[in-house]
Amino acid sequence: MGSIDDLPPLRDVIRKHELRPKKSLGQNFLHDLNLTARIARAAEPLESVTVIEVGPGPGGLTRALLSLGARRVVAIERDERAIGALQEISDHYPGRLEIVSGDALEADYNALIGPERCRIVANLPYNVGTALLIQWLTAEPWPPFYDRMVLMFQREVAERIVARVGDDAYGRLAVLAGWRTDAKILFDVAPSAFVPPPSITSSVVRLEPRDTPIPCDANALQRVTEAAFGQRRKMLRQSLKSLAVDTAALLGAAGIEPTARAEEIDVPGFVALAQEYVKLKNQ
Ligand SMILES: C[S@@+](CC[C@H](N)C(=O)[O-])C[C@H]1O[C@@H](n2cnc3c(N)ncnc32)[C@H](O)[C@@H]1O
Repeated sequence: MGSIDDLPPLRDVIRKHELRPKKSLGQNFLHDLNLTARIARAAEPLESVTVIEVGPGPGGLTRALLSLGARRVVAIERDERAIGALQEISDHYPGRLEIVSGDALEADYNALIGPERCRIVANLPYNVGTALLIQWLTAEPWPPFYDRMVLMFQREVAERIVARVGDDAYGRLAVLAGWRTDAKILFDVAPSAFVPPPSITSSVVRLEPRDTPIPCDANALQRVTEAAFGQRRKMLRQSLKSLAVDTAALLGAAGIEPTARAEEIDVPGFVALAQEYVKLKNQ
């Protein structure tokens, strides 16, 4: 295990604070500070940056972010057992770590960071990772409260985020991510890096918000992609019926063949469908 600061090794921190991993909180802890530093480096430069970290747990990634110079880390953790460990890190880096005890799904990010944009860096709990990402991708106003996200997901989820039309993993998540961000898988992390080891490989993904995505209502895009990919093997003239608008008019106005299937429609195609859906709904 490498050391990036003179705080105790993570294994000792976990033992001292009795942080026995809980499945219900998606807890798979990283023990190797060299690895947490590699994740943090993907968010560099950090010097003048406020980082939001979701789920710091015993603080391996938190320590890496602080040792690499993040001006301020706001760490949101749901497990109260971790607060003592985080407090020790805060004492080591006075004034730079703000610990928020609570649920990241309920957090008011704008209020937490103030007027400046932040960077989101996290080894996300697998049970709420996708929900958090969708929240951040559909944030308003846009450009959003963050300037970059560096996030760890299960490999299968990472593939769904970066997929392009024609890929097996292409679906709702890829459309939302592709609409508003440029997303890339940076590297994989083997199950053996975690305690307890998950059954599958994880991947670190970088998402950079586009300054000017094609204008579109995020809720409408979610509705349209949900309907289309909910029945992905059906033709759109059938799968979009659940939207309760005139499907032929919708597809015609968006310039999409009624016999096409969701997996054949690229991101601009879905944006066009969402724009026309809003118009038809408001008629
Ligand atoms: C995969 S672990 C990562 C822990 C640590 N960052 C690491 O890399 O070792 C996920 C963390 O998210 C926390 N967590 C789970 N659900 C959460 C939620 N809704 N809001 C905030 N934190 C949450 C868990 O308690 C756990 O500490």
